Amino acid sequence: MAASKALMASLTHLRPLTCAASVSKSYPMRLVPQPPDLIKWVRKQGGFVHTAVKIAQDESKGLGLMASEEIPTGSDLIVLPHHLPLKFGSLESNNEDELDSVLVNLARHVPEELWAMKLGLKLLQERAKVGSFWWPYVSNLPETFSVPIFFPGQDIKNLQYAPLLHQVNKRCRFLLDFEQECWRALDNLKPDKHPFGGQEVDASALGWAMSAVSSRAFRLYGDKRPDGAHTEIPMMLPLIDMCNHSFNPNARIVQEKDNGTMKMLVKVVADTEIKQDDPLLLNYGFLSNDFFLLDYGFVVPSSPYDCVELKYDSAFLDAASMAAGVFSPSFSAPASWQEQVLCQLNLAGEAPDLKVTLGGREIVDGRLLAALRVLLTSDVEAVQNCDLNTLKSLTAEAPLGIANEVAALRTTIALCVIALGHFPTKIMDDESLLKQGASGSTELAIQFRIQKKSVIIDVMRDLTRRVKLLSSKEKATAES
Ligand SMILES: C[S@@+](CC[C@H](N)C(=O)[O-])C[C@H]1O[C@@H](n2cnc3c(N)ncnc32)[C@H](O)[C@@H]1O
Repeated sequence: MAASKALMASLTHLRPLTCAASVSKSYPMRLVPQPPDLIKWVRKQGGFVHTAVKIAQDESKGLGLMASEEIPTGSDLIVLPHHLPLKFGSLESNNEDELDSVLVNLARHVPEELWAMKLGLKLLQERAKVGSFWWPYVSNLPETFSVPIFFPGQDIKNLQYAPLLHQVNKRCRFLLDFEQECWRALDNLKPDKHPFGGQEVDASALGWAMSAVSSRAFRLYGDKRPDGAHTEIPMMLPLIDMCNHSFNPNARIVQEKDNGTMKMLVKVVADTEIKQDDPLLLNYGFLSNDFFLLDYGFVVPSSPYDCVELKYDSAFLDAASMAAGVFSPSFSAPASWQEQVLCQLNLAGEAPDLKVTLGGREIVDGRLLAALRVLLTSDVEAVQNCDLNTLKSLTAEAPLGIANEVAALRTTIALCVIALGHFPTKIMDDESLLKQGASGSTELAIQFRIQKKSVIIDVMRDLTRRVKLLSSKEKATAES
C-alpha cells in the first residue's frame, strides 16, 4: 500500500478504522492515549500474572515485559484462561449469525499464505465494536506498524532485494483488491448487520489489522476436533504478545488443560532464571530477516538464520564458473546422468523449484552445492557411489575429490560476487547514509539491505577459508 495509498480517510466514527501510514522512528502510540491497564484486565478475567511481571518501554523494541525482581526458572509468568485469546474460529462456529457470516464470506477471499488477514477481520470487528469484550486489549495495540507495506515507494525500492520487493508488492496488491471486495460485500448493509458497525474499511485499515496480527499472533493448538486431533490456529494472546523476540529467549509458551474447566490455558513459563530488570523474551521462530521485516517490521542484526535467495539458472552458473576460472560446459548442456541428478534435486524436470539460498545454517543450499559438485565432474562412477544427502552436505568433505570441491566452492564464491554486484550500493555507502541520519522506514530499509549483503560476504569468507584449507591439504598430499 506504499504511501501512495496512504488512506487517511476523514473519520467521523467513534473508533475509526485506519492506520497512520508513517513508520515513525519513535515508538508507536497505542490506539488510545491512555489505554486500560492490561495486567489488571487479565487478572480480572481470571488470568494470572506473576507479581514481578511489568510492562515497560524497551530501548529499541517498543513496549515489552520485564521482571521487576528475580524470577526462578520454571515459574509461571502469565496464564490466560480459555476465553482471553482472540481467534477467528469463534466466528465460524457462529455462522448463523448474519453479522459474522459476512466476515466468514470475506475471509474466504483471503489466500492461505495471508492468514493474518483472516484473523485481522475479527480484530477489526472488535476494534469497531463499541463495548467489545476485547477493547482493553485492542486499545493497547500500536496505532502504526513499521512493516514495509506502509513504507513510501522510495523506501520499498531502498530494500534493494527483489524477493522481498515481490512479497511487499504482492501484499499491497492484495490489500487494494481486498478493499474492493470489502466495499462490495458491505455495500448497502444496514448498520445493525454491518460487521464493522457501519464503518467503511479501506486498505489502510485492512493493512493495520493484517500487520497487528502478523506481528503479534501465535499459531497454537485450537480446540480438539471430533476425531481427537488438535488443529493449529493463529490467535492473539493479550499481554503475552507484549513479549519481544530473541533467538536466546528466557521464556516460552505452553498450552495446558485447565483441570477445572477442561479447556486449554495458554501460559508463559520462565525457561531460565530471570534477573531483576531483565526483559521477558520469546523466540518468534528461526526466521530470516525477510519474514522479520515483512511480518514484524524489524531486522535482526547478524542473524545466523538470515539468508539470500537466488534463482538457479544455468547462464548465471556459466558466468560464475567462468569468473572463477573453472569454466565447465556442463551448466548449459549437462550430460544425461548429470541431468538425472538435477531432476532428483528438483532443479530440472517438469516443475522444478529453482529457488536456492546462500547463508543461514546451511551456508550453501544443499541442492545448489550438489548440483555444482555433479556438474563440475566428469566422474560418473564417483557420483553414482555417493548418496544425494552426502552430495548436498557442506560438511561432507570433498565427496567427489578435492579438485572438484575447490571448483564447486570457487564457483559459489563467484556467484556471491555476482549477487553482491546486483545491489546498487555498497555496505560502506549504506553505513554513511545511516550516519547522516535517515527516517524510520529509510533506516529500516538500509539496515535490511546491509544485512543481506553481510550474509553474502560471510558466505564468501567461510567458503574462502574452506578453499584455502582444501588447497593446503591437496598440496600436502601432492608433496608426500
Ligand atoms: C509481539 S509484539 C511485542 C510487543 C511490542 N514491542 C509492543 O510495543 O507492543 C512484536 C513487535 O515488537 C517489536 N519487537 C519485538 N522483538 C523485537 C526485536 N528483537 N527487535 C526489534 N523490535 C522487536 C516489533 O515492533 C514487533 O513487531
